[in-house]
Amino acid sequence: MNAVSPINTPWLSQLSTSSKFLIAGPCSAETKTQVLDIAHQLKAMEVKVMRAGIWKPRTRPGNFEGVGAIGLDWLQQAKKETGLKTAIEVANKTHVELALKADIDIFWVGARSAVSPFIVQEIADALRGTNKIVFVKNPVNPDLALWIGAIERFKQANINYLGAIHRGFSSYEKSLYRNNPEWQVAIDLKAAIPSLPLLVDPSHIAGKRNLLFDITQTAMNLNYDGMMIETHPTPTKAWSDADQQITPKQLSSLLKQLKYRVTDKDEKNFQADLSYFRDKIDVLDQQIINSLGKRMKVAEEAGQLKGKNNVSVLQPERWKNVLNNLIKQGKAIDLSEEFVSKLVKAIHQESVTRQSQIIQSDETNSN
Ligand SMILES: C=C(O[C@@H]1C=C(C(=O)O)C=C[C@H]1O)C(=O)O
Repeated sequence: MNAVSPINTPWLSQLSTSSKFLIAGPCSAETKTQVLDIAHQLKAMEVKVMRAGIWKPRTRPGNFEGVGAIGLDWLQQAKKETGLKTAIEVANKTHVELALKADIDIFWVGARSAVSPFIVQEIADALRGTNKIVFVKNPVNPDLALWIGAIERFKQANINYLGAIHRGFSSYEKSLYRNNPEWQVAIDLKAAIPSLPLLVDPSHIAGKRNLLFDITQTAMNLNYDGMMIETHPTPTKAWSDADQQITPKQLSSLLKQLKYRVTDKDEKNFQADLSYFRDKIDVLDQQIINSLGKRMKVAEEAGQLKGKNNVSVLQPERWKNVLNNLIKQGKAIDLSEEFVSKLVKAIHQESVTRQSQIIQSDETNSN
C-alpha cells in the first residue's frame, strides 16, 4: 500500500484497517451460521468493524425485509467470539432501544430515513446520552442542507462520535450506477464540515460488484476517511442485494489494489509543478467565465429582439441543434456526452431565464 494520510479523528483511527476506517459485512444478517462465519473471516483479515442489516428498508413489499431482532443476538455472539465492533442501520426508536440492549457499537441512519427530519429526530433522541458512534447516510435526493440538518440533529443530541456516509443518490433516469455518486455533494459536505469523517459506500452507489473498485478508488482520490463495503460468504446466494456483495477474499484483493493518497506534499518540485498547472487552469477558468458573461449578454440582446417581435423565448429546434452540436464537438475533444449535456443545459437554463427577465422588464417599462 502506498503513502497514506492518517485519519485525524482519534476515535476513528483506532478502528481503522490499513489507515482507513473500514466497515465490512453482509447486506443482511440471514442466519446465525452466516453471521458467525463472516465475522470470523473478517476478523482473520484484520477488519475491526462488522455490519449486518437487521431491518431492511425495501422499496417494494414482498422482498426480504430482514430477520429482525433475532439477528441482534447473532451479532452479539459474533462480537463475543471475535471482538469485532458491530454496526447496524436503525430507522426508529424501537430499533435503537433493541440495538442498545444488544450492545451494538455503531449506528447508521439510512438514506430513506435521512430525508425525514421527524425520523432523524426520533433516532437522535433515542440515542441521546449514549457514547455511540453514529453515521448519517446522504438522503436519497441530492439535498446538502437536508444531509447537514440530519447531522446537526445528532450534534444537538450530544452525539460526539459522528460521521457521514456517501451512498449515492436516486435518479429517475437509468444510469450506470444504482445510485448516482454526484461526488460534488459529498465534496460540498466536506467543505461545510471539514472535521466530519466521511465514508464511501461503494456497494450502494454501484449496485454491482464490477464497479466497486473504481468507486472506492475515486473516494480515496478525494481523501475520504474510509468505506463501508458489503461482504458476504457466498454473495450470489445473498438474500438481499446479491449483485453488489463480494467475498472476504475479493474484499482483501480490492483493498490491496487501492491507492491511498496524501492530502498534500510539502516538497518543492511537486509544489512548483502543481503551481504551473494551477496557473494554467486559472487562466482557462477566467476565459470560461468571460465567455459565459459575453454569451449571456448576446442572449439578452436576442431576448430583446424576441420581445419586440412578440416571439417566445424558448426555441426548441434551435436549442436542440445547439445541444447536439456541442455534444458532438465535445466528443471530438474527449468530453463526455453526460458532462457536456449537463453543462450546456445549465447555460441554456440561465440564458432562457435572462431572456425572460429582459422581456418582462422591457414590457413593464414601456407600459
Ligand atoms: C438564444 C436563444 O434563445 C433560447 C436560448 C438558447 C441558447 O442560449 O442557446 C437557444 C434557444 C432558445 O431556447 C435563441 O433563440 O437562439
